[in-house]
Amino acid sequence: MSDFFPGQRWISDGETELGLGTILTVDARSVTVLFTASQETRTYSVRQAPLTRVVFGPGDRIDTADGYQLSVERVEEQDGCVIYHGQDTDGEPLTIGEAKLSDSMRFHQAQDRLLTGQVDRNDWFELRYRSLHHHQRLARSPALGLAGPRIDLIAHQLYIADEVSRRQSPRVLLADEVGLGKTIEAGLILHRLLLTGRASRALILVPASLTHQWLIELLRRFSLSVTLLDEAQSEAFGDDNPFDSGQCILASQQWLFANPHRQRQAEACEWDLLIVDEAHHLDWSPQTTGPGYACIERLSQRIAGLLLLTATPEQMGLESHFARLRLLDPDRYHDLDRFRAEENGYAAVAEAIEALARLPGDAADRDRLGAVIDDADGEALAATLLDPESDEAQRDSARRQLREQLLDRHGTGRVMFRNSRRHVGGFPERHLHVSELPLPDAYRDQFDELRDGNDHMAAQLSAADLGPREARLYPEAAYRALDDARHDGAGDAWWRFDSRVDWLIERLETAAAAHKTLVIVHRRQTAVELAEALRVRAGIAAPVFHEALSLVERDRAAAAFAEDEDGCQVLICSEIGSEGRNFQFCHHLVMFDLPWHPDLLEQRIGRLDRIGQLHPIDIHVPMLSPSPAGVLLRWYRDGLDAFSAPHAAGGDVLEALGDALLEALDDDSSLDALIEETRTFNDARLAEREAGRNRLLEWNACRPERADAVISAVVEQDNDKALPRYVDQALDIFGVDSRDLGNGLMHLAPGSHMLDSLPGLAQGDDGFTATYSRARALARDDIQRLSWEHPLVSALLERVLESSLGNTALALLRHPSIPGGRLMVELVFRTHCPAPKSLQLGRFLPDTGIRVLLDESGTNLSDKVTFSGLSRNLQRVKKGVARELLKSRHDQLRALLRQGEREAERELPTLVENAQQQMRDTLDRELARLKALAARNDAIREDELKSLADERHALDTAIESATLRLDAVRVIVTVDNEQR
Ligand SMILES: Nc1ncnc2c1ncn2[C@@H]1O[C@H](COP(=O)(O)OP(=O)(O)OP(=O)(O)O)[C@@H](O)[C@H]1O
Repeated sequence: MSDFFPGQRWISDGETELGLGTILTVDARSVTVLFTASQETRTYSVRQAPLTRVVFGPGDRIDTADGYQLSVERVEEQDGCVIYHGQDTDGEPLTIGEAKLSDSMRFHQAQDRLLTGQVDRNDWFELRYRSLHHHQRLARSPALGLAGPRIDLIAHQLYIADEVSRRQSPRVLLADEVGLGKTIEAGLILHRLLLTGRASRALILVPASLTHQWLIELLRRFSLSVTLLDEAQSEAFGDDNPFDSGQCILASQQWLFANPHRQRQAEACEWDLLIVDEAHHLDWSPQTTGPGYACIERLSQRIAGLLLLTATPEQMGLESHFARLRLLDPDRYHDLDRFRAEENGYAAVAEAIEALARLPGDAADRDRLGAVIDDADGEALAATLLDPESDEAQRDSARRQLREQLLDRHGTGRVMFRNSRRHVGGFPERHLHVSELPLPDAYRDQFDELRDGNDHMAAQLSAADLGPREARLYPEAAYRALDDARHDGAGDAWWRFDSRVDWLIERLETAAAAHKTLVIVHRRQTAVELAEALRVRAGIAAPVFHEALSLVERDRAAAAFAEDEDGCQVLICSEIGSEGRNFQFCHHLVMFDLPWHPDLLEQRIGRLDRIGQLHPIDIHVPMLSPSPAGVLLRWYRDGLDAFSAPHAAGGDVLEALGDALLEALDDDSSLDALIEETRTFNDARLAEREAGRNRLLEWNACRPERADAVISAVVEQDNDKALPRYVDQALDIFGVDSRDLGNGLMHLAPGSHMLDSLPGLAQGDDGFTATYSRARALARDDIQRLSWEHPLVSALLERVLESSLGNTALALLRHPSIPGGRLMVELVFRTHCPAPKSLQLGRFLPDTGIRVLLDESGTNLSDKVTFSGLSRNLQRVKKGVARELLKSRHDQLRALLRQGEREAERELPTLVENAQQQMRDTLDRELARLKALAARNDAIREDELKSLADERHALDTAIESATLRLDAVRVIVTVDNEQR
């Protein structure tokens, strides 16, 4: 006789997405089912209907068609159908017939799926269990967000990224010397904030010349796809706000700063982080505010996180440095004079820190320390350090803590990070080659007239935007301007007689100079004309790179230069156009002229002298002699020693002696004295800085112990053997084809039965080549590096954990010592703790699995039989057989599920307590540190303290509310050895 009765509820085994079906009619041969939610009707043979009866039991919660939820207490059968008795969510009694169950009820939860006979493959269940395990392990890793990017593990960068991204809404100045990796640091910070949910939207503003470089670095190194916005694209959005078109928006500063309408649109959006590259260009003085500065100031008042990047924070002097700090924290940096005065106190702190290594012992060192310690905490540590009873371990610990405290509490260390080449080490040597060249007559006459104070000429030059300094240092520009004024530009082009052009052509044509050469020229027009000169006079194709080119033109020029084989031998760049660009694949730099500011000189060399440079840098200066530029060259070389390495005090020296230097351009009779004075001033200023601020900055910019800890955590993940195992299994299950290419490489491509499209692997894509090796991925841009943070791997983890994939399974266990016909259940419970993503609860209580293994009698075997041990001995069962087995053991399974829940619940309080303890330890420590800091160091913002305290409270409440849910269940049936 048929089991079917009209009105009963069943689900389709093969098409669960149809929802809950109702039997419409039954006869001797066929049964017809209506799936109301999907408006489908199906007729099946009674004998082979792929249907499973849906019957709930006491304790189950079910949705009714009227939108109630019923908690079942009793089940009654009437005329082949079921009536459920129980309570609604308000505790009111409720009774419904099964016909009144919600049609769209879905069976995603493990228990529902199991009891309705939906079982997945065993390997899916295993993948799910492993996904949960790895997810919870990784969420707590100190490497989280820093392990995935394709970068070399460089200590100072990882330290900064770790330190900054831990903070509530970080606001810092990344001011490492040129080419030490500020972009990488900003990328790491952004990557970690996005991955951990601390940030979800970022606005990145960079000079137009760097937009593409940023786009590519973020994609290649960090797998972050950002939206590059310009005016043409913005217009396509019509009235909609184009800044809402992506999670991370990258845009050119020049475009935004010139466009008040777009600025208002940017301000109207919600952002968590603002990144501003080459931030020294933002003009500010107590009297005036430039448009770029004003734009960033308005944005920075609305956006909690702010990263300003500049290699030359003091390029425009201390005042301009102050201007950037003021953007980061206007409350702290509101008084320029006070800021100046503070700097004087840094030497005493630096001395005290150095004294720590020598203590205890010397009375003078004790005094040095005593002079800067002014709280009970510090005094207690100092007492331990000085106590003759203390052992070496205690002293070391006190020393370390005191050092941390002092560094934390004094100076700009919290808001500014500046690493120097000297400190980081490993950079190539620099060699200066000066070629003295004859001064053309036309220039000689010009210089003479300038020196004689020809007013008419000065007026003509000034009309062409050439001040006295520019007219002397860039004679070709002055010549062009005067020629325009005199002959309407009909005279000879300057490059026909300028001996620097002859020199350059000869250099480029000689075999010895067959390597790539970067030529930097101060003025844009000169750069363009120099390229023309090379083409016309020598047939040399030299792409030009300057600020007025379109993005595409600029990138085309840089790409032509970068290409290995067919690329151009030379690239001509203007000063501003080349700033921030990566040209470390070349090691010959020609300075066609010289910039006035030492920071610009360093910026030029920094194009080549960057991380990744493998050769000594050859700096060539073709020098017209005699000329004002020759004076400047001597001043740079003999006074500042500016070509051999960066010297932080160059800006200060120029500020003090700039007027004298300007005079010397015309009359070098006192140049020797000026050079001497420059040296003395420079040495004194450097010594002063070394004694104070620079040392504090340096120590603050990288704390090796912390950096080492982060690097170890990253390396541990790099070497994690579980990753390839997990990825292999997941790719196989998701239907991705993986082909071993040898040499640690593999090619991944969408398989014909791929379950779902995955990042980089949509159906029809060619796929990509990947490796687990950091070194291999760094050596080749075209290979992706698989890590736990790679978008594909993250997507695999997420897809498994956010779907029902593998949350039920049934397997057979054949074991000589276990009799057949017994039932076991392996239950995996998962903590559930709703909290905003930005709280980053996962640091303390990520979704955590609790595994419970019960035998038929309810005995807990979890500790005796491990997951892997059991998995190894299990065998598959056909789905149909599994379903029948489950049907026949419904009641027993229900009882075991409840028992399992009780067992898991017993473990929850310990889990919660541990998580709370860990959270309190971490946040209380941080809070105490911030409070202590705030008492002395105004760099700690009031809102930072408050938001940390709020965060602690919110985390405490969230962890407290943790509950458990059944995430997955596997039924295991034992079979006798001879049974099949
Ligand atoms: N950890 C790293 N691994 C691999 N490459 C790196 C790393 N750090 C920096 N680089 C490379 O070194 C070069 C300089 O780095 P980056 O552009 O971040 O420096 P920067 O300090 O921003 O430079 P600038 O002062 O010119 O703006 C880039 O080509 C970058 O890709």
